[in-house]
Amino acid sequence: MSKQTATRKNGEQKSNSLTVDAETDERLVDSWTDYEFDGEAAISVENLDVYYGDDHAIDSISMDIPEQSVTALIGPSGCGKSTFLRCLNRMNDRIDSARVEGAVEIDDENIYEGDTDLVKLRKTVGMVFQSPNPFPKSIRENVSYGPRKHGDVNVGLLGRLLGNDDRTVEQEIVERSLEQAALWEEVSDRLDDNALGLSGGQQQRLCIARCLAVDPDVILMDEPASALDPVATAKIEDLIEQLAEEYTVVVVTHNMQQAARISDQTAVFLTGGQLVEYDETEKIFENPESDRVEDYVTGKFG
Ligand SMILES: Nc1ncnc2c1ncn2[C@@H]1O[C@H](COP(=O)(O)OP(=O)(O)OP(=O)(O)O)[C@@H](O)[C@H]1O
Repeated sequence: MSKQTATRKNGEQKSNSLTVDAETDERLVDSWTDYEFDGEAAISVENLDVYYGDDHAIDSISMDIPEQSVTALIGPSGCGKSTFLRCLNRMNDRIDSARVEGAVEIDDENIYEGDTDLVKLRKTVGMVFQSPNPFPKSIRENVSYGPRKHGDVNVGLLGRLLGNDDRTVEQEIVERSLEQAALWEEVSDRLDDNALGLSGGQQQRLCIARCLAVDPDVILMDEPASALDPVATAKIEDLIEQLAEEYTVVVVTHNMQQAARISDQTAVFLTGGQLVEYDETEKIFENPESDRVEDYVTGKFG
């Protein structure tokens, strides 16, 4: 057995053990491989466990997620990728049977401690889901929904009553968000049309615009392109890479080529909710430490 020692952002030394099975010669990373990177961690996860009733879905995961980059979470069906992603903005709170232990630090605060403001948390850490889910309202209202809800924009009767009808501010936010989501040119002349009239790919970019409108730091994406055709998928992939210049993006994907194309680092989850390896994407796909990861990324199982 050989030992590798890594240092996490908080200076704590972690020892990751690589075991070689004497009989099969298989290389196994027992727990997780730490990943050292330049820059700051946007999210720091420490000893995270998730249970659904008695089922242990996430098994003591620790990892730092670098800011302004794309982190891909990959692994076979049911290994806990979505569960882990939902922990990052406490979406699992909505599932009665889910119990979360451990810490997720964002802006130096453990979001599972004290009186975390969930509305504020989900503004800072936005989420885009697998199937586009725009509201059955106009394109403009979809984008301005969040800023209105958070009181950043007062329009209509409320705005007039408060003496500040922010139509111009609303228009600026709508335009900026749609531009960032690479949708502005396609919809600028029909902002008051119903969003449900858009194509699936356009609807997904609208959902990304809706998320960007409240000015998040982190964007979580759960299989954001799996319901889309190849052309729409390519647009979402380009967009994800652009967004990472400004935001921290964490994306769950079943598509390994997609992870290889768009991410800076990749975390591989395997059955039992374990993080088996986490490293630069190139390293994971070309020279992983663990044989199980090699088998998975080369398609031998999964
Ligand atoms: N709401 C829930 N209630 C009970 N068990 C759940 C719930 N959501 C997920 N699980 C269980 O937790 C485990 C991890 O599921 P999760 O959906 O996080 O995996 P995944 O890797 O994202 O899977 P997939 O790739 O198929 O979406 C599975 O055993 C699943 O059955």
